[in-house]
Amino acid sequence: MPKSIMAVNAGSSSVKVTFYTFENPPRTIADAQVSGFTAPPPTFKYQRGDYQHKEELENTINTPQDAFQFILHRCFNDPELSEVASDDDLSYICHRVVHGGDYTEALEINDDTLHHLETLEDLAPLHNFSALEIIRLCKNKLPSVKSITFFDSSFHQTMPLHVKTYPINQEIAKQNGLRKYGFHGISYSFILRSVAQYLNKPAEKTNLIVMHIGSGASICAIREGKSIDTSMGLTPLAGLPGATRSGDIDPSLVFHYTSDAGKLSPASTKEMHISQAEEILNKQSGWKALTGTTDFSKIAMENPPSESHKLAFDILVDRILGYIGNYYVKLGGEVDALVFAGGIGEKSALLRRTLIEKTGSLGVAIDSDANDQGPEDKTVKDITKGGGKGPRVLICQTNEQFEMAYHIVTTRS
Ligand SMILES: Nc1ncnc2c1ncn2[C@@H]1O[C@H](COP(=O)(O)OP(=O)(O)O)[C@@H](O)[C@H]1O
Ligand SMILES: CC(=O)OP(=O)(O)O
Ligand SMILES: [Mg+2]
Repeated sequence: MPKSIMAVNAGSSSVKVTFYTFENPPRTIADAQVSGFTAPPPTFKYQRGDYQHKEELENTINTPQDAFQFILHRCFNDPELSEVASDDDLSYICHRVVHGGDYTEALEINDDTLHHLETLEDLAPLHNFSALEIIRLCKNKLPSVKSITFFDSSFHQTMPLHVKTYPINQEIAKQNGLRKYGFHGISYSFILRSVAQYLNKPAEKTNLIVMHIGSGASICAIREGKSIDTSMGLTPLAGLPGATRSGDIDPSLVFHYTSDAGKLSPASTKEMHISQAEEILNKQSGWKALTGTTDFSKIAMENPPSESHKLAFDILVDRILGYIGNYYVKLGGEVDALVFAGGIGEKSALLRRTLIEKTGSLGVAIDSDANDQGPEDKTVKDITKGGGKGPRVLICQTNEQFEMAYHIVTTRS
């Protein structure tokens, strides 16, 4: 029996770890996640077969690397999970790394590649630092298992030069790798394959506007199976606002915010160099700054608890609409589907309804009951109102861990 695969997805508010069988398609053996670092106490959820467990964790777990260690310990010591009890049972570890610079494909970790990834750390300090900490941890604790990194940015390598380029001094831009990279690409790749399959079209002929709305949120325009634009940029800060991120602002705001904005933040360490401005715009902004909560289910309500909650909701809706309009035009109106994904995109019927009501001019409409029911247990759920002439409206339950494991079983068996 081939050994199992462990897929690790370190996001900004959660760490998700799934164990899979080595077969095509990979089958889930167990799924564990710690979520809510930004709204402590964090929650641990664990599922194996029919067994489900949920508990609140102590506040001692507040980084992705702590959460990963906790999950690994719990899974390896679960007597009912005999398939994965030690490194002997694993063939590969897949790691989601948000920023992969110019890498177009997954990469096997060795001393050289790890070193190169360390040089990219400053381009996404808040994401890559934790992911690399987890990779280093696996190298130490599970040295016999191959680690493969998958990059959020790889999917967007197909963006045209004029989309990737910032209009600044090109010598400095090239020297420092200053361009649009885009993120959530592992998720977009899963969504593209799943939606194309659902639509019964080859991926290379599929045009989509996909919204990955979670605690980090982005949108992607896909033409003939390729990313032609996305809302995040050099770092995952650009574009839409998120749980703790401002999204797009006038860059000059940084110089007027506080006189200390350019100094190193207290969170800086020997390995991670982060300025106060980066810390403020990445970790102390977004709906947390507007409402005090990072839990979007407390914001996306018919009767929100305060004007600030309503404002946070309206801002997100406004910014998403701007991108839908932008990408609809860039795709020449030839859009097979608008797709909702990510924690919020999948769970908030109110956000979907509000957005689709405001996009009526594109000929899109949704079935209210289907929208309220949410994705149920389907990977792709169609919520289009019958008879519409515009693009379909779909919910896709994205799965970055599956996407990585799928890549392993289809390329390395
Ligand atoms: N029922 C719900 N309605 C609206 N938002 C929700 C709901 N349940 C969870 N969320 C939000 O989903 C987000 C997490 O999304 P997810 O994509 O899993 O995050 P991450 O960015 O960590 O990968 C959190 O901001 C959470 O508040
Ligand atoms: C790129 C990014 O923002 O990822 P996440 O939403 O998982 O934090
Ligand atoms: Mg995520």
